[in-house]
Amino acid sequence: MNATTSTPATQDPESVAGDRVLLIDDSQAISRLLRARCQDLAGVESEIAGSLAEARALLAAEPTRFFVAVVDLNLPDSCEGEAIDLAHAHGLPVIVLTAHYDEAIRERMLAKEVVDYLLKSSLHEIDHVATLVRRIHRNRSVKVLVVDDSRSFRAYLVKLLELHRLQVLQAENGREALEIMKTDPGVDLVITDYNMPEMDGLALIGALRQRHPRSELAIIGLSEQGSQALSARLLKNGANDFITKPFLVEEFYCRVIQNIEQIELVRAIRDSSVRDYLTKLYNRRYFFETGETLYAAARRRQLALAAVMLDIDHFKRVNDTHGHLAGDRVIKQVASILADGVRQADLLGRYGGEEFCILLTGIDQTHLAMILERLRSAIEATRIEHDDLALSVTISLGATLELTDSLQAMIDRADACLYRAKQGGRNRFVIDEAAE
Ligand SMILES: Nc1nc2c(ncn2[C@@H]2O[C@H](COP(=O)(O)OP(=O)(O)OP(=O)(O)O)[C@@H](O)[C@H]2O)c(=O)[nH]1
Repeated sequence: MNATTSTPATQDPESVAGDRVLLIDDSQAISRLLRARCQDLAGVESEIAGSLAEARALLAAEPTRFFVAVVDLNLPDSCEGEAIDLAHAHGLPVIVLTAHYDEAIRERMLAKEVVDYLLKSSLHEIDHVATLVRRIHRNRSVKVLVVDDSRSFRAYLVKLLELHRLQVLQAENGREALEIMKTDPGVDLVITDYNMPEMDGLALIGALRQRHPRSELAIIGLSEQGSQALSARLLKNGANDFITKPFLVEEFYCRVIQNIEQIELVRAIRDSSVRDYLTKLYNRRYFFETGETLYAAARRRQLALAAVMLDIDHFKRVNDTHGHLAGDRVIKQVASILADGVRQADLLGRYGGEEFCILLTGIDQTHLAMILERLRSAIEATRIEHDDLALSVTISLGATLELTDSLQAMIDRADACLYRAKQGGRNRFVIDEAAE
């Protein structure tokens, strides 16, 4: 089985860690526009080289700084695409900008294995580049499983996908693919051939759909030309899309990207219904829905469960003194420290305003006190940058380990402790006396 993630042969693994775009273009106007659009649409910073020589110098100075290059085909000191070779030599995927386009350029660009080539003719195309940059940036955390019994064709698909910096897993047939899916639940897209020994693509898609709905896992079926009914059978069996071999590379990429983006869109919609917009923590509704399950399990099996309520001290003053934007910044930073300070298994939510709630499972009083103190001191020690200011805040916390009549009753008890912490002078925690 080839259940390992492959790494592109030409790629220096260090370069994958880069977080900037290298823009190589002699037109300052285009570069500046691109830099702004990459910032707006992809949220990434760029550095500009106006020539091949400048690009060489930038890459020599900081070879691991970048994750993608956007290259003008015609530069003052190069018109044969040497900048593409330079970027490739540093392990960077390349998006090419050309002033004009014809079949010969297309052939050259495909031979050079660039991510895409685009005309720098309009704002629309510039935005297309920025969207591609965002895609490449995100692809580093997208997993694709390629299933094909032909070693050479599999290698070809892997190469195409890795050019876009996707993480790729491989399987020789449907049975192997199912094994991989069991051990690696993070796969976002499966690309499967139809004709394979042991378990063909049709059977694989049927089996995958038992566990993975269309909204969570995209599947693209592949097959040779010939059987028109096959595409319909694969789609009816649960594939999201179908590609006939041989295919145009551009079509392959379009379909792969569309399918990945559909999955991401569904995830984003689902996330927005359970997460708070400002902090990205779970919202109150989700906290209670999931919290009820944790509470019921704790009662049934007599497991320890702690409910914590916490609140930023004198937060109104932050808003009144520095404005609501500064207040929002503080809330976000506190949320981020809380998220770093609890385990994956714990449930953390924004209760409302500047109040947060946590459910911690399998915890005793000593550890609860340690965690509350750790959160309190981490927030007290943090300086929150806003404009030219370094703001600091404290929090007060209340908690209970008493499995009372309901989750809401536990939260109310924790809230009563929070009130006592406020009364006691703030910047402290109080644990329910009944548990002491
Ligand atoms: N910036 C910002 N402010 C918020 C948000 N939600 C609630 N607030 C503000 O948070 C403040 C909470 O103030 P209070 O409830 O008086 O509490 P406090 O000033 O933190 O005082 P203590 O809790 O007693 O320490 C109010 O001014 C709300 O307008 C938000 O999402 N962003």
